[in-house]
Amino acid sequence: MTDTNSLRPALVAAAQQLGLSLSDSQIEQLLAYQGLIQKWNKVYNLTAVRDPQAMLTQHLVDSLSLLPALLRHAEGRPLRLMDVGSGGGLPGVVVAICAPQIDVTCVDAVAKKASFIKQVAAELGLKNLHGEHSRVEALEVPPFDLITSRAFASLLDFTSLTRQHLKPRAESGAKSGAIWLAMKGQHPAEELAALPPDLDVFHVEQLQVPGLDAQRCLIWIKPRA
Ligand SMILES: C[S@@+](CC[C@H](N)C(=O)[O-])C[C@H]1O[C@@H](n2cnc3c(N)ncnc32)[C@H](O)[C@@H]1O
Repeated sequence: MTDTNSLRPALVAAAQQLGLSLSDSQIEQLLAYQGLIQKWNKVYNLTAVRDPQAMLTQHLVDSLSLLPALLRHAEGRPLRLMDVGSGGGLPGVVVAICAPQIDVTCVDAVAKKASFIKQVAAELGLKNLHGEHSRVEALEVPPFDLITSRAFASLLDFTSLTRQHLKPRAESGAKSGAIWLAMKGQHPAEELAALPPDLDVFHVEQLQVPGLDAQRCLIWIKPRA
């Protein structure tokens, strides 16, 4: 596996800044995951970012910034999460490593990317990580408590393409019912305005990504009761 040891201090510092208490083995798994991305990037076409330090900040730490909100929401419950348009597994693989009680399914329309997720799950021994090759709108799987996306589509496409995959409120383990969580850059005012009235954007949360001088936010959405 590609050596990512030199990235450890920056990763540990970023996790601390985010208030995450990750175990040594979770740090090892995150570094091993980045090692797999670096090793297989050319074969699987996972990211245009090649520099390891930039990859750590722009992909792994950026995805890690979702974790405090996600853990707060999960409150230790064993939830099922779909990460749609997951590509090389961002943020899905990072969630699977850092929140073992969350069962993560990464969905991508490109076969090679879903194969990479399966390979990561096998190599890192992540039983709570699954890869599905499908366009999300054609996928047939049991519904989820949470659906995430990062750099996938407009909020309208994200919610309309995945709506059938949200658990009905009565079946969801979460107090608020099943929800969408979209990772976005700048506050997406136009995309928010385009959402239909039967969706409730109940929180827009600013995210701080350690080492990244860029705007990030998290959009929390649920169907209106
Ligand atoms: C820009 S990439 C983002 C990948 C990853 N989430 C990230 O942040 O690096 C968008 C991904 O969405 C996938 N995709 C696009 N339309 C899709 C669909 N309808 N169903 C599933 N995946 C889709 C593409 O194959 C691509 O891998």
